[in-house]
Formats: sequence, C-alpha cells, structure tokens
Amino acid sequence: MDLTLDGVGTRLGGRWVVDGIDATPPAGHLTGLLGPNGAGKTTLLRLIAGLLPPEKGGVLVEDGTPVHHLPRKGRAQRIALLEQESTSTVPLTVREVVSLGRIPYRSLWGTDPDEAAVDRALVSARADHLAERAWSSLSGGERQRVQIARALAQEPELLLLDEPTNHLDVSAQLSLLAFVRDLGTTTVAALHDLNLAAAFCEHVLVLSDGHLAAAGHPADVLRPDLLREVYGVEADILVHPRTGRPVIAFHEPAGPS
Ligand SMILES: Nc1ncnc2c1ncn2[C@@H]1O[C@H](COP(=O)(O)OP(=O)(O)OP(=O)(O)O)[C@@H](O)[C@H]1O
Repeated sequence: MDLTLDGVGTRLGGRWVVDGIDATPPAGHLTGLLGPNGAGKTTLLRLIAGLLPPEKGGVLVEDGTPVHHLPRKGRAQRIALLEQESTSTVPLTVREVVSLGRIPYRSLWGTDPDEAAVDRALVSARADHLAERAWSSLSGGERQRVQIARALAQEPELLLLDEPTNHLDVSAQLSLLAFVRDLGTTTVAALHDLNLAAAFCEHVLVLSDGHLAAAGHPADVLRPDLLREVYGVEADILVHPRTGRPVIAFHEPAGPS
C-alpha cells in the first residue's frame, strides 16, 4: 500500500507530540520508526492507523485518500496495528486470539471466507505449536509472537508494529525482522534497537520531540552527528563485514582527564 505522511500532527495534553511530519515510507518495504522515548513514535503509528484523527496535515493512502476517511471495515481489513502492550487476562486460547484478526472479514453470520488464514498466520509467526494454549499462560515472547500472528491473520496491506521485538530473544528478533522485511507488505515498525533497524530496514524515519529529524536509508541516516543530536550518545559507525550494512558501536563519552 502506498503511504504518504503529509505534514501530519496532533496534540496530546495540549502539546504537539507529533508536529508536521512529511514522509513517504517505501511501499512493500520495512521502514523503521526511530527516536528516543517520548519522541512520538506510538502516536504517529496511531495516526497512520487512522485511530487518532490528525489536528493538522494528514495520512494519505494509495490515490491520496486520507486514512481516517476509509470505511471502518475496509480500514480494519487493510491496516493492522500491533500495539505495545497487550492485556494478559483474556480467557482465550491462542487460536482464538489469532482469530480476532479475522473479524473484519466475517460475514453477518460470523463465517470467515478464508478459514485457513488463522493456520497460515500461526505457522508464519512460528506460533503454531502454541495454538491450543491458554493466552494467559504464555510468556512475554510467546505472547508477542501470537500478536504478530493475529496481525498477519488480518492479511493487511499496511502493517504497523510498535516495538515488535520487545520480549523476544535475539534469535526470535532476527527471524521476526527478516520475516517482516521479506513479506513484501508496506510495514512501519517502531524500533529501539538501532542495530536491528540498520540491519533490516530499507528506510528509517527518526523522530525527535515530535519532529522528523531525518529520513532515508539507514546507511545515510544513522551517522554519529545524528545520534549525538537526537539521542545524546556517542558512536562510531562500522560496516558489517557480511552485509555492508551499518553497525553502530556505541561508546561512553570521554570523561574529564
Ligand atoms: N494521552 C496522552 N495525553 C498527554 N500526553 C500524552 C498522551 N499520550 C502520549 N503522550 C505524550 O506524548 C509524547 C509522545 O508519546 P509516544 O508514546 O508517542 O512516544 P514514543 O516515542 O512512542 O515513546 P516510547 O519510546 O517511550 O514508547 C510523550 O511525551 C507522552 O508522554
């Protein structure tokens, strides 16, 4: 799905927490949404999902339709948002949680035109072995995997992920991002791990205090001066010996001599 952020912004608590973002995440690719805590990443994902109306500018899809003008059911079929926190107490099995992703497709009689979608999503997210487990009994990492499966069951054209690697071990982080990168679906993922973003994203957007500080290919954007300016950290940028992607080597600032 083509996606354009056209000067989008909104206030929360009287403050512009997303303030005039212009960006075009490349269609069919993984875009990393970066920035320090409180920079506005979650708020921007909610604006892109059409869950929050913009107070200025807009989020345009395809031929320029504002996302919040899409009919609710169509929006739910085409855009999946995986939010950061998920409640742990619902008395559902994993399969039932993943089936929630199919609600936008159900007919008036509650039948799903593609019953196999849940199984495909469970397999893709490597959560099929958990299918009959109680949701409330899962670990944080297992829960994250199941939430990914729920988003995939929705078969969205635009996938929005808020810190999808949270709670995942390193192997699961790498396989999840490789999987999402190779989906061919326009995906925007808020990420805190800059090295994962550098390794897997085609494009990154760096937010700072609600503004867009930089956008582009990770190799062009993730430079020492940008990291100093936005995150207040010192780093050297190396080149990955196998992939040629940037590797960020953080270091402590020099102390007084
Ligand atoms: N409902 C709200 N009312 C007032 N302020 C809010 C509200 N929700 C978020 N904020 C503020 O908006 C700013 C941006 O929050 P947001 O959650 O979008 O940041 P973030 O970049 O996702 O942060 P993090 O990396 O910590 O998850 C923060 O300063 C936050 O405190």
